[in-house]
Amino acid sequence: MKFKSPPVNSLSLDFITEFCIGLEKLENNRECRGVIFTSAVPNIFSSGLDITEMCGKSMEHYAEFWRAVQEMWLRLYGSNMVTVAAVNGSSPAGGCLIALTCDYRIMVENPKFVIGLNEAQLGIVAPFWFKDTFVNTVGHRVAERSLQLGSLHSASEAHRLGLVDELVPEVKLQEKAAAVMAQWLALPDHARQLTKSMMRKAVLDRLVAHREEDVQNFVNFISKESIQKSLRMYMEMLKKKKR
Ligand SMILES: CCCC/C=C\CC(=O)SCCNC(=O)CCNC(=O)[C@H](O)C(C)(C)COP(=O)(O)OP(=O)(O)OC[C@H]1O[C@@H](n2cnc3c(N)ncnc32)[C@H](O)[C@@H]1OP(=O)(O)O
Repeated sequence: MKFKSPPVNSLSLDFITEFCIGLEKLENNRECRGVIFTSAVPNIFSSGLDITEMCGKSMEHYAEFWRAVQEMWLRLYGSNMVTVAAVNGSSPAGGCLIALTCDYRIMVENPKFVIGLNEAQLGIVAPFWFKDTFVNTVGHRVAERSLQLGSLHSASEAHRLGLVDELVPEVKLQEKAAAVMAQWLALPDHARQLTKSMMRKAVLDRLVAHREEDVQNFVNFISKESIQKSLRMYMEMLKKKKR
């Protein structure tokens, strides 16, 4: 699945809806046993949640948007397919979450590309299921430090921390992703799927059990004037950076 929503593959409601529909189609296709996620936008895997969906909108819109974000994560983290992220660009916040939610992450070894859960830098807080996914990948200590600081890690640092599994030159990315996929698909599906479910079930169940509470938390948090102000300032900063 190639993300193609220029300029930065931000995860808008439309993007997330299409992502979920595409994933469901693949999940229901018995011929399809694995998916590689990558980007068709140069230098960007995904810039994370579309900030404009969380700024200046109604409470109803925030709730609808957050349910879609939850749905995307539930489907991807709970997927029966082998999922490989071929990260060919920067991947902050929600973009990093997509990579973390896959079974395996390969990143292009470009020192300009960054990845991480930088929510704290925007004055917002990653919800417990982002945190759980991160902890399950890199361990508690690395996740705690990285989340509190809202760190964006270079590709080589992300590799050192275990946030990504492998680094490759850009030209080798697709070949490597295909080789990893072949390795994972060589196992019997039922054994791999049951093992995956055993490893991820507690974290998935936790969100399912608290889904509406999590929506309400998000809506209450994001609609606070102080948070809206932080997001507006962040968007301004992004725009100024260009001038
Ligand atoms: C309780 C809440 C929990 C929420 C959980 C998760 C939150 C998130 O995912 S929030 C999103 C966090 N994302 C970021 O912090 C990334 C911000 N973007 C960047 O750092 C850079 O844009 C990036 C490195 C991705 C790419 O840099 P450039 O190639 O130099 O592009 P520009 O910065 O010029 O951006 C082009 C254009 O896109 C707009 N943009 C960028 N990111 C987003 C985004 N996430 N949402 C909406 N819009 C975004 C940027 O403002 C530019 O717009 P224009 O100026 O109008 O062209």
